[in-house]
Amino acid sequence: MSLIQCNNLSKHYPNKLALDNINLSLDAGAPIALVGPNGAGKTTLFSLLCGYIQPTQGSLTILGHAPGSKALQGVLSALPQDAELDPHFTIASQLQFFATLQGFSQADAKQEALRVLALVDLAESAQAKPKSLSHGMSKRVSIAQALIGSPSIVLLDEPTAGLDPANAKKIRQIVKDLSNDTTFLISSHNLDELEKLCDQVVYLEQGKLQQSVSIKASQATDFITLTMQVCDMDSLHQQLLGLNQVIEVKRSGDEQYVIEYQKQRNFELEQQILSLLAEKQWRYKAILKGRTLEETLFS
Ligand SMILES: Nc1ncnc2c1ncn2[C@@H]1O[C@H](COP(=O)(O)OP(=O)(O)OP(=O)(O)O)[C@@H](O)[C@H]1O
Repeated sequence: MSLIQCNNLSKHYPNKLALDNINLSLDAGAPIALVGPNGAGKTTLFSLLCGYIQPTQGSLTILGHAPGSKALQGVLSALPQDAELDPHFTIASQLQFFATLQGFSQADAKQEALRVLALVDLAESAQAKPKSLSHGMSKRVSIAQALIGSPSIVLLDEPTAGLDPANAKKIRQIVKDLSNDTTFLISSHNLDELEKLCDQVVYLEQGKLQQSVSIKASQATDFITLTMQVCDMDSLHQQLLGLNQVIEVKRSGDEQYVIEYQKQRNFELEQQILSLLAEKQWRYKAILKGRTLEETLFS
């Protein structure tokens, strides 16, 4: 059974068609990215999944249940973009309270609060009040809140927005560590980050589903992304096209080529490229196996 199934799903606000006839089926597993420009409908889709709002047309199910139904209590949780903590209570007591709302006894709720705080590496801040936490720590507490009850699906809306690189990395690590048991659906504008975390990308634009793609390479072909520093780009293009196994070479920007090639077990193509660059004395900045998410979505 699909984790999330949308059939002809539309959402009209009074003056806006925010989601337009979406058909989508997502399976449990590695984190899934939800991408799209501002106003594309990402938050609307999250709100529908949480059952905060109702579709105007079509249907949406999570593990076969309607969003917001009792069967999904403790199964799906969300970190909203603007999650805030109550300044008056300690972190542990707030998480404990949320656990009791999910049906935990007081004693179990206390344990659960400490368990989820440990997952986000904040066990030592259990008795702190929100104002003593940094922005990054507050975000981790909100993620801890979303992890109460070990849900199967966690929706993260811009989980690292506004965080410094070290805190953003910590959050990515939390998602990676928990991905065996929980499927994360992550909305973000940071394609580099999504590329590191996700296997599948859902791309929305103006309320329409433009693409739902796997970032993993296909069975038959693979990609190399070659970024150059000093070279004759036109001549390099021709030389690359002449190499064994190369199917297509696409120029991306001033200094980059994305090379599609017949998959192979050895490193023959990489060796040929490096020999070519050495022979011509062309300097490269980077050779990346695969292609970027930006290239996958927008090429
Ligand atoms: N409550 C509402 N009433 C009317 N229009 C709304 C409402 N909520 C969202 N919209 C509109 O619906 C469209 C989709 O909004 P949504 O917030 O889902 O986009 P988004 O992809 O999350 O954008 P962002 O990346 O900026 O967060 C936008 O044009 C927005 O202005």
